[in-house]
Amino acid sequence: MSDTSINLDELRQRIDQLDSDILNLISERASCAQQVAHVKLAEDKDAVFYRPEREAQVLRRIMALNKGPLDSEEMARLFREIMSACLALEQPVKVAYLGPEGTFTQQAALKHFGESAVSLPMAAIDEVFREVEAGAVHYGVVPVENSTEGVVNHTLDTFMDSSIKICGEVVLRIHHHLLVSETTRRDKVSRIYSHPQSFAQCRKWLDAHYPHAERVPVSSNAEAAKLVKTEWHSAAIAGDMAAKLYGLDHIAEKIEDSPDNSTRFLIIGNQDVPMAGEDKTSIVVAMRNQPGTLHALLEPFHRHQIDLTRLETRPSRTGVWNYVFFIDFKGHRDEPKVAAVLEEVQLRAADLRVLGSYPIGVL
Ligand SMILES: C=C(O[C@@H]1C=C(C(=O)O)C=C[C@H]1O)C(=O)O
Repeated sequence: MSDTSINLDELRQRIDQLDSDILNLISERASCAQQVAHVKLAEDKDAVFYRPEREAQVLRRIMALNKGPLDSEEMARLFREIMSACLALEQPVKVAYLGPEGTFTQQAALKHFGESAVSLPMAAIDEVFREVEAGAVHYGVVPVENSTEGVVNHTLDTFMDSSIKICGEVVLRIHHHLLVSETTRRDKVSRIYSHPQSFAQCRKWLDAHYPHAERVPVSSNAEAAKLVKTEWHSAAIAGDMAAKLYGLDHIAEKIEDSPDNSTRFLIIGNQDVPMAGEDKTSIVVAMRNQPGTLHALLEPFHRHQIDLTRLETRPSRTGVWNYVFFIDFKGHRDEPKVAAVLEEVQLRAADLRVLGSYPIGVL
């Protein structure tokens, strides 16, 4: 036997031993999570098992401790799945998302909750809100803004009529591919299906490569992928999940115009989330139509040195107020300086609602 084969055998023995150790440690961790469930139930029979702030802390700690060679994001993804499986032993988390199956929103839901979550597709954003409000699911996942295309107005508008809270956020890199079925005549593609947002995100690429193909907007990327199965001259723009779900081939990969194209999704629920350490707060504020309104609203944030991460204006639908502002900023409502700002804004506003304080997305 050569030296390399001795080394290989030794290394494999070592890996087997390590795998046994990892197995035992994961099992021990899972037993701990089961015990946590008993403690939670003893304290409150309607206890919420999933703890967004604790999960964020676990992941951040792992990333800080990691010394490589795996990179910290990769390591956090592994721990994400371990936690997801442990939580499923306590109580599988049920999540409604903007469907159908195979959309980026489903991918975001699984990225945030892990593969052991039970994910349920809904036909519309309002339905996701309704399912969560009715308690039929623990959480919902809805898109809120895209780095290329801007805000998802419908999601913001739905918050105005709902008492739902924001419990978390997740950011997903969005890669679009041009997809065809095995029966498609690749040289004869004359029609391309996709969601209007995806068309907008791939506009330059399409103008350069398929200037004459008809662009047909449909309700989701997954719907586009499904349609392609039945038409020999059509292609779809969609992501990896839809490609896998409908068994489509890639003609061209990553065709989005902006290389850092990403979408931010919100995790919505009925829970107030305690501080995790690195948090964000989202509020919706209605102001009276007076000169200097925007300055009056933003001045307290500036004075208390609170970092604004987003400001959106939406028309008020009640007619009583003229402006409704959605504001995201760094910090948790339980922090004294955030509480002070909220109090001041409350005095200046016609109405203020805190949509939630929640951990800044880790993965
Ligand atoms: C174990 C707990 O319950 C759940 C599982 C977690 C885990 O596996 O680490 C973390 C938070 C909760 O979502 C806990 O609250 O500590």
